[in-house]
Amino acid sequence: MGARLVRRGALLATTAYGLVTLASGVLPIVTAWLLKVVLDAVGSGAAWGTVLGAGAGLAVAGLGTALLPQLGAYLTGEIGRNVALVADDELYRSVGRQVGLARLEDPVFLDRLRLAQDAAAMPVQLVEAAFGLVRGVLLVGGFVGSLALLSPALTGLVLLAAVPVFLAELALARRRARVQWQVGPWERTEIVYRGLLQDVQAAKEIRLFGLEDFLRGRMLRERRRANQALRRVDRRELLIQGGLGVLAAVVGGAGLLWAVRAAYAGELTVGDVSIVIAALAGVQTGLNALVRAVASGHEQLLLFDHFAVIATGPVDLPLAVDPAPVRPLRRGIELRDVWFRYSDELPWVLRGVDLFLPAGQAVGLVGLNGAGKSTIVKLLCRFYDPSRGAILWDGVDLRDLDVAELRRRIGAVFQDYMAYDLSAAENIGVGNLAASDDRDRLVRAARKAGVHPVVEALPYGYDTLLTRIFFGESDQGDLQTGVRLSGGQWQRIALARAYLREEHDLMILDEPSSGLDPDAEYEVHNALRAHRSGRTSVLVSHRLGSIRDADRIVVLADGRVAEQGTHTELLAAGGAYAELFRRQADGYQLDPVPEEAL
Ligand SMILES: Nc1ncnc2c1ncn2[C@@H]1O[C@H](COP(=O)(O)OP(=O)(O)OP(=O)(O)O)[C@@H](O)[C@H]1O
Repeated sequence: MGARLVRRGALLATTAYGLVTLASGVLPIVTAWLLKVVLDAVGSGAAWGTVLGAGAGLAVAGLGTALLPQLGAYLTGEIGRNVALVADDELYRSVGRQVGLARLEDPVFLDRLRLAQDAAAMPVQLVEAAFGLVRGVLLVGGFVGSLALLSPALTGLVLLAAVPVFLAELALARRRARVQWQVGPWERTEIVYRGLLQDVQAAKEIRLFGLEDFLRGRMLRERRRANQALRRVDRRELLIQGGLGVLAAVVGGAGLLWAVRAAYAGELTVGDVSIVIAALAGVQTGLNALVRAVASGHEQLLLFDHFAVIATGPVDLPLAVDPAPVRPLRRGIELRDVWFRYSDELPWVLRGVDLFLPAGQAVGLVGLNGAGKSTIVKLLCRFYDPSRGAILWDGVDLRDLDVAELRRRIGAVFQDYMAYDLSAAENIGVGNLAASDDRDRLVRAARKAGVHPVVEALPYGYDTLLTRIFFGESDQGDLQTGVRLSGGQWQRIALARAYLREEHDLMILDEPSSGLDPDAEYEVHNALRAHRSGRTSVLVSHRLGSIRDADRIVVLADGRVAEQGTHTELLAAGGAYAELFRRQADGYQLDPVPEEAL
């Protein structure tokens, strides 16, 4: 998989890096031999031409030694940038492939996703490790060969000393990968606290309740926990690598003493001594590079596993092999004995809901906080599948339909609708990307939602950015841009977004008027009524007045449908709805104005 990313992202740069690596693996050996030739030529009084030739070769090799690392650094940067782009593309494609919401609520998935993001930058390290391996083999091979010519015993000693180094580095790499997984949740929690400390929305409560020290303390606590684990592995590394360094120094020192003694006894020339010194250093460096490359490659592969699991993992909800086309809604949507809980260890939210949403009618969903209204809305959009039972679109199970097609037929304003850091036009346009460039349609949707006058009056009208987090491309530094809307204005933008899907079959409005002032609510409701006439809609609201004219009102309690009927029928029945309605009506009754005040 890593190789595929490299091939897709940076084939040319990787090939060039391969050549640079080969050259930098061979160059030290060539340099050492040229040096020996120069020294021996000078020592034996050879012809000036020979000395000059070898000297010039040495100078050229020096030039290569100076330039190749810079070129290698540039190329690894280039590989890193390009491959990270491709890897991010693959990673977020696979996150986007998830059908429902459950994965993004699963801490294990989120931990893995974080490591996968880190791993997305890793193929470059894998390339470095792979070529580091090649360079190491070249260096070690060349210098071991050179050393073996002079002393086979010394060569054996050097190679033997490499075995513990190799094993220790592999064990360290495995431990490092384990620790990264272990600190993942702490680092994610730290990011949450860090985000809160930077979030303007959170800042109101943080300032008012004086939560800065509390949240900063929590953030640092998580950092310290992670640091402690990382420090432990660093210390172990220091200890082990320190020991290995001593071992290398002892072997190198012994080799050097042997060479000096042999030269003194006339068994080696000065050039030979220079090559022993270069070979000892070269073999050590080469072996280190080799071992590090293997260990780091091993560690990267362990971490890269997280990337592979996310990029190639299954989607969260089963997809029909041969999905049925989603036809315009004719009869209606049926919830048949729907049971649902968010996960096996959580309590049931829905316990056998039987409900019919007739095509062309408006159904109001009512119930106390936590009754499961929004859960039903999410099930209708197939963000989750029922744990038991089924939801049928004109008799066809939602699980057998093409999910993207199903969603194209649904318009919705969720309770927790989004305020995107985009322009006003884009904030409406995301409701239907196919219509996002059609300004007339955007204006029509905005008018219906009662937000057109507000948007029109913004400094750049529909092109005004509704964020102050960044500037747009055309208005760099212009402080007039980046307007903030009020909660109710945002809600109307979200409504306009839903209206942009003019051809939808099902309109879901989960608390669409909770932030609206009475005038706006009146206006929006009139528009809504006109809009939904003849369309299938589900309205969730605690303001019973706003759903009293729905064709049918469904009261949810204890995870089941407690009662249903028209407003008049439910009032006459004198049940939970009648009680709720009476209490709300009482709440809105104003005290009579005292006569003397008139
Ligand atoms: N993503 C989730 N994971 C786990 N539990 C959840 C999740 N969303 C909702 N719940 C739980 O499911 C129950 C029903 O929640 P739901 O949001 O459907 O209620 P609601 O009727 O829309 O409430 P409200 O009137 O407060 O909006 C609640 O007990 C809630 O804690």
